[in-house]
Amino acid sequence: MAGMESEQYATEDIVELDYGNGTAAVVHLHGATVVSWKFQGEEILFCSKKAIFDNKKAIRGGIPLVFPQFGPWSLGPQHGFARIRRWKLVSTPMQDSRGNITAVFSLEDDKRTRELWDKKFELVYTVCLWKTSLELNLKVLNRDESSFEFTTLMHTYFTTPDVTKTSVIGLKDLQFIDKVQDGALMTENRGAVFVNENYDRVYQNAPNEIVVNKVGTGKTKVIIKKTNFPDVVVWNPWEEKAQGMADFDEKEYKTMLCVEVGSVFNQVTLGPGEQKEFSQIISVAPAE
Ligand SMILES: O=P(O)(O)OC[C@H]1O[C@H](O)[C@H](O)[C@@H](O)[C@@H]1O
Repeated sequence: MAGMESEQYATEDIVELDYGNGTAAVVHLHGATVVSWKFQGEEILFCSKKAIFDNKKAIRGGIPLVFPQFGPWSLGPQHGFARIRRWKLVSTPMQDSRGNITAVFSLEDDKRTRELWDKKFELVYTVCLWKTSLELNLKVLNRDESSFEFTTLMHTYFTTPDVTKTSVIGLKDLQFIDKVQDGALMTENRGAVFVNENYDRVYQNAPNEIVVNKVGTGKTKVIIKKTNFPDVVVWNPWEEKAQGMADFDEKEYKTMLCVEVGSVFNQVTLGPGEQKEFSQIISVAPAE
């Protein structure tokens, strides 16, 4: 399969969108996690060589989906349950006349989710691979008789040959919560954000276009266009936190950066029967 390198995935666990010419995406049904996106043979996403594919633990890399809670959760596991449930493939990859390939996945409440979070819901996740971009759309539907609240995020791990050369552009003048400094509220004054330390910041009300320069082989940038995701989290565990992570090699912090679009600072409320869509389109272009 064009997009696959790891022998770790079982064939029945993955869905591949193959555009041809080395452009392909691989989605793991555990969490509907996009684990690989190659553009003309160049891997854009990071997935740890120690990632565990046991259909239990969240996958360390790719694009895990966070729902219904970003961060620690009093009712259940960190970042909620969406990334650790098996999703249904509701529409197998289909190619349209322009060559774009779309697959659709869904997750509904069941006994296990209701034990943690007693709400009836449906998530519909549409993954569309274009020639130079990956379009991800998450629809949240409230199937309950009462309103519910949630936070959600696409936890994208980008790969890079050298994280100290990678930068995030578009965050200047934004307020952020520094989770490494007990949630201190600060303002970003850099036009290009470089990461050289244990870094965990939640930027609020970011513009709808963010650039991550020097990802993949380092000769590529990605342009992220987001809709209904006001916030952007930038995360790298760096050496000290990496050492405490069993599913992450202690040197891998040098070769990844998470730039995560989300709606996390404020809860989203959906009334009975209501729905809301959240999306990001990640496009590749030559680095700046
Ligand atoms: O280890 P995980 O549960 O996958 O979380 C990984 C990271 O996710 C986000 O980026 C959070 O802001 C971090 O605080 C957290 O450490």
